[in-house]
Amino acid sequence: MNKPIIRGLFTGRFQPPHWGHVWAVRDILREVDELVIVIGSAQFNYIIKDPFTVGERIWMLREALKEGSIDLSRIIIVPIPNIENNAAWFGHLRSYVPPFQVAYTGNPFVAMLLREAGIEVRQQPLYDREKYNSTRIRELMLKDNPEWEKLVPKSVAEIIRRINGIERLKTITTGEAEPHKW
Ligand SMILES: Nc1ncnc2c1ncn2[C@@H]1O[C@H](COP(=O)(O)OP(=O)(O)OP(=O)(O)O)[C@@H](O)[C@H]1O
Ligand SMILES: NC(=O)c1ccc[n+]([C@@H]2O[C@H](COP(=O)(O)O)[C@@H](O)[C@H]2O)c1
Repeated sequence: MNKPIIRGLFTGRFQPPHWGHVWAVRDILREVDELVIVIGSAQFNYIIKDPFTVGERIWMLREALKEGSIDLSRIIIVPIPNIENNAAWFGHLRSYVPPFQVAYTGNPFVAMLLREAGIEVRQQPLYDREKYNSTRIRELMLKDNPEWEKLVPKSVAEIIRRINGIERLKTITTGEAEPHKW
């Protein structure tokens, strides 16, 4: 009988993916055979905190991981929409992903929900969180500060350009893209 594989879980919104995410995945793959990467808040897009669609995030994340020389055959990307009932979130999550033995997160709220469901939670190394975080990247983009490009893989910056991501972010921020009621 083959040795059972260890599958890990890593959650994020990836708005957009940055080098911190790629290095975290690289580190986690030293401890597990396969990694399920959950793209949370999957139903949200075109809002300040979540400007990119989940399809765009899948595209960016795959390219980012490739650029970081991550073996994609060990990665399973699963988009999951949020639900209102936090206490029911673990059951919701479990219905979307293959079985996993250990979860990695730097988010204390997510860690609490997973631990309460009996899941082993580990903290992957964090790389310069002050600098490598998506909120800061979105802020730099809005200020037309080109520093953001150093924080993401080149392929991610290229996709953001192709989809006019900065223009989108600016339009959302000025309120011009408020959803119409129809
Ligand atoms: N610099 C980093 N180094 C390692 N892991 C990171 C880093 N930044 C985020 N992570 C991990 O990624 C997951 C969160 O993903 P998420 O997409 O929310 O990133 P974020 O940069 O915190 O985004 P935002 O600022 O939009 O909330 C957490 O588990 C977190 O620990
Ligand atoms: N009730 C819910 O749907 C629920 C609960 C906890 C986390 N989540 C999602 O999981 C993801 C966690 O990622 P972060 O580590 O980036 O916070 C986010 O998209 C978050 O919205 C959803």
